[in-house]
Amino acid sequence: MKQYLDLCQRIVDEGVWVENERTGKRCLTVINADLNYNVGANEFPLVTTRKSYWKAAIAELLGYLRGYDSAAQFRAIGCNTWNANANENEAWLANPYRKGEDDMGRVYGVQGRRWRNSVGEEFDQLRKIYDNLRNGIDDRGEILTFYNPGEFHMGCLRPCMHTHTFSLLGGKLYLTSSQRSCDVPLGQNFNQVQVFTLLALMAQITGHEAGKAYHKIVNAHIYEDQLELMRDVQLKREPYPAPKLHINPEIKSLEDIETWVTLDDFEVEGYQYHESIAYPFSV
Ligand SMILES: Nc1nc(=O)c2c([nH]1)NC[C@@H]1CN(c3ccc(C(=O)N[C@@H](CCC(=O)O)C(=O)O)cc3)CN21
Ligand SMILES: O=c1ccn([C@H]2C[C@H](O)[C@@H](COP(=O)(O)O)O2)c(=O)[nH]1
Repeated sequence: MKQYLDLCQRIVDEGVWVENERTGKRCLTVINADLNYNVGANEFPLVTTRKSYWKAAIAELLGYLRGYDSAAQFRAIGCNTWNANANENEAWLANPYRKGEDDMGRVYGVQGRRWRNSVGEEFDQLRKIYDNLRNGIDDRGEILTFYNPGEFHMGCLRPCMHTHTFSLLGGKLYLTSSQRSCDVPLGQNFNQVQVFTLLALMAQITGHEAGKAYHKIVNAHIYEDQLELMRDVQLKREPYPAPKLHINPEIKSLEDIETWVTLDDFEVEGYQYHESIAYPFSV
């Protein structure tokens, strides 16, 4: 939690105003942030200085791992975060690749599970990583990337947290996650939950002990209409100790994640938090 608050404070103290054309808003911005989460010690990086909707963040991750491409699929598992980008983003509404209501196009999980090469063959990146890790193999390229510049025009948004690299070392599984753009008041709340949970889940289904997760962010920003709430409300609060995440031990394979896992299979123990803060969201 301290590293999250330090990042917020650093943006407030040292951030530079940048005009963002896509949203038409200014963002107070810093470049480069490194956050680490101790998954082995189960220090769940949940924001405690406001209520965090961690279940929606895990639902979003499950949708990515399943290769979902529709906001309706995300809603069905308890996540509303894609409604606006699928249905209210002007550029996407006018895009001929959009297949209709709720379609997100070839973003995130579609790339992770059905990446397409120049002759139309599909590649399941996650399945390859899972099979290797289960067999104790780290080929130094256990990379799950949602970043496909050739298909940006076929999706509603370029992926923000775009690449997850897994490593096996000394019997433990590690994760390095890379993010190009981060809405720190809203997105980061979700993203740090997702990085932690992705390593915990992958360790569990591949039969390894979890080590640490390293989260590398390039452009970290606060939108102008979020600044006052962050500076004058959230940053004035004292954080509580980190809670713990419990994952149903019956989840034992990638097929389990694909078929029956729900939010009921995740529980948080000891979550103490301050009152919620409704930050404005920019489409
Ligand atoms: N501007 C922007 N920021 C983001 O963080 C973001 C995007 N766009 N577009 C794509 C996804 C969608 N994400 C989102 C979208 C909405 C919330 C949000 O409204 N969170 C609220 C309530 C969550 C709930 O009730 O489930 C929050 O208080 O955290 C968070 C992340 C993250 N990403
Ligand atoms: O997982 C996510 C997804 C999105 N975001 C934020 C970061 C930016 O504020 C917007 C995306 O806008 P771009 O113009 O494509 O950078 O969404 C996030 O923080 N986390």
